[in-house]
Amino acid sequence: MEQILSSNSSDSPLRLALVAHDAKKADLVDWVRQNTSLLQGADLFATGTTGTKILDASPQLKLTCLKSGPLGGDQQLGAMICEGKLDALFFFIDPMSPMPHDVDIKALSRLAIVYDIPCAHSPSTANFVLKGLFSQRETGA
Ligand SMILES: O=C(CO)COP(=O)(O)O
Repeated sequence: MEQILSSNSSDSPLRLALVAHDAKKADLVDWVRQNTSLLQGADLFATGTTGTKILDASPQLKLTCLKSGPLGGDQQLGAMICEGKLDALFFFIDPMSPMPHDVDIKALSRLAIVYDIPCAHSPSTANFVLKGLFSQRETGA
């Protein structure tokens, strides 16, 4: 957490959170691989298991692994949102399985809405959000 930037401006790297439930981890790892050229310009933060899998597949990325989701990683990301330390959340949720840390998942999703940061729950939405963020940077909009 010490590496987290306290503020962001258009010339500093985007700060992006990457999270996926077990059934969706392969989708997120694939999506990251497909978008490596954009993502390697960002500061990435991920819950523990998700981050480890992403780094196995894409070791060139600048990614900080937090705690595993069920052990508090979702809450760490929520705290970062509250503190203005994340620019977007890419959270591939498994809609078919009950989760022991459901309250943490809801809290993280809720804070993304409260603080109005862009949030994507699937690859197609993630494509729009990522391209939108980078084009906003380019145009200064
Ligand atoms: O459970 C998660 C998000 O709710 C993800 O946590 P892991 O990346 O540690 O599996």
